Amino acid sequence: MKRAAVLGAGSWGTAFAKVLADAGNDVTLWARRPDVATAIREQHVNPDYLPELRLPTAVTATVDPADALDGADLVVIAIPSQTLRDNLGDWATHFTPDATVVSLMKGIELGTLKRMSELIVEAAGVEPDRVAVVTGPNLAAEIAAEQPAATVVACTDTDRAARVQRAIATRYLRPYTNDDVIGCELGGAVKNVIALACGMAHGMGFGENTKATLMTRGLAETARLGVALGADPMTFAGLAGLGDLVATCSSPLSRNRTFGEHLGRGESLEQAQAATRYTAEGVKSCLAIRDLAIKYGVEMPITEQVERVCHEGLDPRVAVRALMSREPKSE
Ligand SMILES: NC(=O)c1ccc[n+]([C@@H]2O[C@H](COP(=O)([O-])OP(=O)(O)OC[C@H]3O[C@@H](n4cnc5c(N)ncnc54)[C@H](O)[C@@H]3O)[C@@H](O)[C@H]2O)c1
Ligand SMILES: O=P(O)(O)OC[C@H](O)CO
Repeated sequence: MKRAAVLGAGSWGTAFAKVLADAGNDVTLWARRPDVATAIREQHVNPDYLPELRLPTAVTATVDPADALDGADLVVIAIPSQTLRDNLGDWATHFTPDATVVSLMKGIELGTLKRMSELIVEAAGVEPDRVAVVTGPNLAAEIAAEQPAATVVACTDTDRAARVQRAIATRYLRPYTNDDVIGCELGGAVKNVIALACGMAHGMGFGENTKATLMTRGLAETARLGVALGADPMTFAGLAGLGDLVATCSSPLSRNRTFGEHLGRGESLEQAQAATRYTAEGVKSCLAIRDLAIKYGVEMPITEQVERVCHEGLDPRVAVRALMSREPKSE
């Protein structure tokens, strides 16, 4: 049995704590708010996120990161990507030597354009081969309901990846390993941007042809960026690429797709933010991904248009016209 700390008691942190407990680990969730920590500890529910989920008794909670991290061999982080750097300073001093630090986050840091695993290495001083990424078609509510799914554990240290794989395997979650951390993280971050585009398409009343086109061409631009950054192109055909893209772009449970729907119906960024409560990572990450594309000289036309709709007030219908009138190309 392992001791796991899950830092972040939102939708995915809470569902993942259940996965870890069901896989046989002792789990301490770190929550920001005392009332959430108390409810998890005493009633085994998180009233703010996935309130219908009854957590196993092997899950406890605290607001003190030192308590959560005490003796943890697995440190799992599930907070919004843009808040990671600020939190790592507080947390890193409590990391157990040789603990594996697992990122569940799917975003790119604004300004530095770093992936979350890079940020953990840089800001927490953790060696790169101690950082793993868990990513795949894993909508939190479906995992919490024990609907069967697979996921990927990406780590440059293949033995460590296999240890994390064993530590999170349950009857409803089947983890695969992969040593392509760059590709797995990019797949997770960029699919959120493509899900925003699919949501916009849905909000504008377009059907499956439009969404399939966005998913397919979205995957093409994701793979182009990935290859420029050193990823294995095959990763994008796997769970962290195609798998997560399809789940997120197709599901009304996706916060990114839902956010896009609001924009597609003609709402402003502020109206969409007011109507949605949970983290939609693509809204901020589209800026960083657009900047990465510019930096590496990669064409990412869908990402470019999503950024314009989200941050420059472009009408999504004008974005569609821009995409459809690009110069003809071969596939
Ligand atoms: N929800 C999913 O289905 C899912 C699945 C896979 C990956 N992810 C990824 O997991 C990460 C977390 O997403 P989530 O779904 O749990 O989000 P969420 O919106 O459900 O919860 C966010 C959590 O982070 C906390 N938080 C917010 N601001 C913070 C700050 N400044 N410092 C510390 N904590 C803060 C909130 O209190 C909350 O507990 C994201 O990167 C997301 O892309 C989510
Ligand atoms: O709800 P979303 O849009 O953040 O997507 C959730 C997960 O990343 C799906 O794998």
